[in-house]
This record gives sequence, C-alpha cells and structure tokens, in this order.
Amino acid sequence: MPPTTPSDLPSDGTPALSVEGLSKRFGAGADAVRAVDDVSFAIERGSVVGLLGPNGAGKTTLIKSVLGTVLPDEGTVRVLGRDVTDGRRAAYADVGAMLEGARNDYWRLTVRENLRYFATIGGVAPDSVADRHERLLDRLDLADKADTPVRELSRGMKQKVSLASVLAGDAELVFLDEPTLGLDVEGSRTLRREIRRLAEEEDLTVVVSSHDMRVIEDVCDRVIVMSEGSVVADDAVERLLGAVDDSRLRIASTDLSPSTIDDLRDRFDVADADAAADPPTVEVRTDGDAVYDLFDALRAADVTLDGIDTVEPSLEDVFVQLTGADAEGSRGPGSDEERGRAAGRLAAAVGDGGGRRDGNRRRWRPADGRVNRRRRRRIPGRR
Ligand SMILES: Nc1ncnc2c1ncn2[C@@H]1O[C@H](COP(=O)(O)OP(=O)(O)OP(=O)(O)O)[C@@H](O)[C@H]1O
Repeated sequence: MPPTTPSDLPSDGTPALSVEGLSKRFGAGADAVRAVDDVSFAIERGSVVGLLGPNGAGKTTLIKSVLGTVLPDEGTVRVLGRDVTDGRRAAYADVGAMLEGARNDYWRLTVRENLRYFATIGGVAPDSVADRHERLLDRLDLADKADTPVRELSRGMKQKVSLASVLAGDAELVFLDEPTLGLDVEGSRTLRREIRRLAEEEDLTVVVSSHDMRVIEDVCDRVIVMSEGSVVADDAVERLLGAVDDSRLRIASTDLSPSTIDDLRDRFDVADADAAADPPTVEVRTDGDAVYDLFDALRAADVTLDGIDTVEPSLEDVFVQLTGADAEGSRGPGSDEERGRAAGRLAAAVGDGGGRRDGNRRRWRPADGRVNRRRRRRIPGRR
C-alpha cells in the first residue's frame, strides 16, 4: 500500500503540502476554541483536493495557518518539502491563494496589468511568464478583454481574472476559497471546467474550499472533510461516494396519487416524493427483497410506470452523514451522537474497501493516496 501520511512519504515523492499535528486554539480557559485540533495530511503534487466542512469547522484557520497569516500553536507545515517556519519567502513563492473571490484584483488595472502585477509580487519577472499569461487569457476566454479595466467586466469575468491572477506567477500550490461564489449556473460551470483543465495543463496542486458540492465533485480527486477542528474523512471522491449506502429507485408515474404515495410511505423507506411533478415521482431506498415488494405494491395499486431509474448518493449525502450539516455548511438538528454513529458507519464502509480507521476517532486515511486525476465519476442526472 503506498504511504499516505506526511511522515512516511518517500523522499522522492515529496508532497506539495504536508501538514503534521497542526493545532490552533483561540482564547483561553473555558472559552477557548480549538479551531484546528491535531490535523495531519499530505497532498501529493498535481492533485486537486477539496476541503469541506460546516461553518466553524476550522477550514479557514487551517488555510491561514498554511499561508502563514495565522500562527499555529503546534505542528508543522511543509510546502514542497520546505518547513514554512524555516524560510517563509522561499516556501511562499510557490503558493498562490484566491481567498476573497474577485476582490483579489485591482479593478482600475486592466486584466493583463493585473496578471503582470501579481506575477511581480509572486517574485517572478512578468516578461519571463508572458507565455503563461497568454495561455491563461486564452484558456479563460479573457483574451478579448486583456486590455480592459477589471471594473468594467461582469462578475463571472472578474472571478476568472482572480483565478488567472493567482496563477500569474509561478505558483505550484494554489488555494481557492469559494471560487464560484456568486456566479450564475453557466458561469460556475465554466469556471469549474477551467479550474480542472488548468490544474491538469499547468500541473498544479490545488486545494479548493467550497460549500458548493458540485465544485468539489467536478473539480477534486480527493476530499478532506473537517468537523469541529478535526479531519473526519480524507479519501478519494469516488471512494467516499461509494461508501454511502443510500441507493434509491426513482419511480415516475401519472398514477402516483398523494394517497398512493402515503401508502408507500407506510410500507417503504421513502426518501423523497413529489406528487405535483409531471409525472409525479417517488424515491424509495431499496435493498434486497424490498425491490420485489415495491414492485408488487405498485402493481397492486394499479400504478403503471412511466419511468424508473436509480439515484446514486451525492457528495452532499456523504457530507451530511459525516457532519450533520446541510450543503450550505450549517449544522442540522442531529445530535453529536447521531453524527458520530453515521460517521462511524461511513468510516467502516470505507475501511472495508481498504481504508483504515484511525483509532476510535472519526477519521480515516485512504487506502491508496495516489489518485487517478483523469478518472471521473459522473452521476446520472447530475451535471
Ligand atoms: N480570530 C479568531 N478569534 C476567535 N475565534 C476564532 C477566530 N477565528 C476563528 N475562530 C473560531 O474558530 C472556529 C473555526 O473557525 P474557522 O473560520 O476556521 O471555520 P471555517 O470552517 O472556515 O468556517 P466557515 O465555513 O464559516 O468559514 C470557529 O469556532 C470560529 O469562531
């Protein structure tokens, strides 16, 4: 099994980012908050990793600790093998961050001037990366606007300029915090596609933090999920998705009246129903013999099927099971105990596939830290 923890990575496989035993407390005594609590992980070069967690999970504190804007109480951070406390300048020359969306940029400057400016403050002579800038302008569809002041651009374009600015120097490791925030559906889709493409073409290591699960599913190979300062899951997106035992059958039929749906609720585990849809639909969690019982029940109720398909669990389902939070990152009503049980079930499921539990804590390590960047999982019915 390839090594996956910072201390046992081989010397020839120096990770882009290695965090070991990182902790940060705010305040003291009874009011102290353990924002980050003994967090360790390593991110291999060239991978795209999602950082997820409900509000207050510790993501921002973790990112700021890595970027050097928050001083951790304990632990080490290595960027491309260099301990950041030994040589900040050297370590951070390789790091870029888009932390506040479009506000990164100077709106009075043109798009190209922004790229040159950010290359300079990244320690790179702009002329030496002119080719990279042309490529970025081209890939992000900004070439026509290269000499336009940023303030005259649409929000989606500003967001693209922000991304280009982060990549304008020579950064190998890039943090993107909510990169699609505020974009419309089309703008978000375009930016997701471009982030993925740029990561592959420029051979970048990218850490993406977002509450939008589509961003994580579309862009990331691997996801680190945080909750209450700790890492509660760290695995390939596909394996996390595969670990959720929540397959459903979605039945569509004009014969599905509200009373028929109520009858089904009495007998089956109905996950969702929409009696007002055209045609009405019902989603039933099924396993084993329940499928036969379901069809028998539908036949007995004179329901002729207009359509039937399977609904795979989404990353949002995984996230909710692990943290008890909704997709926006807010905590739901579930108790810590319920969340712990759900996380335990999920961890055990992943463990069965080769991952390993880390003691009794709600976290696990991937069985295989090497992820295939080109292998994508498409979920039927999702974009
Ligand atoms: N400067 C600070 N002083 C005191 N407490 C802080 C400070 N920064 C963060 N915290 C606390 O640390 C915990 C983690 O906060 P953090 O902002 O890292 O979480 P987050 O996962 O980024 O949340 P969000 O998704 O809402 O941005 C929270 O309880 C927060 O209130």
